[in-house]
Amino acid sequence: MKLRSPTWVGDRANYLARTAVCCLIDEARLTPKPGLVDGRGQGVHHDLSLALMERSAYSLGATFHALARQSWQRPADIALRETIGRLGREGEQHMMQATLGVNTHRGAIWALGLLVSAAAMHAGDSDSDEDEIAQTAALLARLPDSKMPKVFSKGLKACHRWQVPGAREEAQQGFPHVVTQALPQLKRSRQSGANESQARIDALMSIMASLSDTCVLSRAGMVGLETVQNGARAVLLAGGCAHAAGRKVLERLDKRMLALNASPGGAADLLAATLFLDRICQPVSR
Ligand SMILES: CC(C)(COP(=O)(O)OP(=O)(O)OC[C@H]1O[C@@H](n2cnc3c(N)ncnc32)[C@H](O)[C@@H]1O)[C@@H](O)C(=O)NCCC(=O)NCCS
Ligand SMILES: Nc1ncnc2c1ncn2[C@@H]1O[C@H](COP(=O)(O)OP(=O)(O)OP(=O)(O)O)[C@@H](O)[C@H]1O
Repeated sequence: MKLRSPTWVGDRANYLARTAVCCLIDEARLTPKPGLVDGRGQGVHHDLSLALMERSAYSLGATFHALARQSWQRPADIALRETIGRLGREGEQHMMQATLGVNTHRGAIWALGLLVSAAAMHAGDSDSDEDEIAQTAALLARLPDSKMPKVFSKGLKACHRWQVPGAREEAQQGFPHVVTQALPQLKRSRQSGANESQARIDALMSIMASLSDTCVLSRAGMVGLETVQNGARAVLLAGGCAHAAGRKVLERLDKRMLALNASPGGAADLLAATLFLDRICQPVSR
């Protein structure tokens, strides 16, 4: 473990927090995303807007910063799990104050919060890659947090009703949709000539193609989820967003999802997590 000066640690915590906020903003602005808030409008979310998503993202900078500072080179134990649980819940309150009570980023605070902590736990070790950071985040997610309020959330209801994994399980398994689907797709699309926005939409499709997104299930049931998964697969099979055929399939999926009130909020959170790992694991940022 390397010893670092307090200034270096502070700078690194700032960098991780700024990057997490940036990735939330990049995700929100990325266009066209079916069902979601993007540069065109609200998607199916009548209580959200791009300006609100951006305000919410900026309100989370202090939370991500505190998560990074508190997790710096610490092991994954109950004490750290309870600290980050408290910081995450405080972050949800900041978000709710910034948005006057609208849930803009609950799932994103969970995924990015765990990854910011995990990156800080590894911060002295410049060799850690995306998978190692995701596995460390999973260690944290698997630890019990005795202070967790007993609420039967919409996500939990969907998991019980349809017997599928949700946001908790995705983190506990080491973010498989990020590590084995979205990051490889992002890199493949970039290499095959897609521009950055197209590559990011392709990465979103690769998550939507198999995620049991409780946001979609709560709003549009199993028919909605099957439509989303099949549609996302069809976009990629048609060559992805760099190709006219892929864009056409995406346009049709967008219309179908609006009609079904289906929004892939969980996939959007995991795209922000993908962009975060992609960015912090670039050699230049080490
Ligand atoms: C685990 C969380 C997300 C609650 O999940 P739950 O499924 O019960 O609830 P809820 O419906 O409120 O939110 C789920 C959100 O996760 C996202 N999501 C949905 N499905 C999935 C999925 N399959 N995979 C990943 N994310 C998903 C969506 O954005 C959705 O809105 C979280 O709010 C939580 O419990 N936080 C506690 C604070 C904490 O411990 N934080 C530590 C890290 S900061
Ligand atoms: N660009 C985006 N547009 C919409 N939602 C997003 C976007 N990015 C991420 N999300 C995620 O989607 C979730 C919002 O979904 P949803 O509106 O279904 O939540 P809810 O508050 O549980 O439901 P409802 O609005 O029906 O009360 C947030 O937790 C957020 O993390």
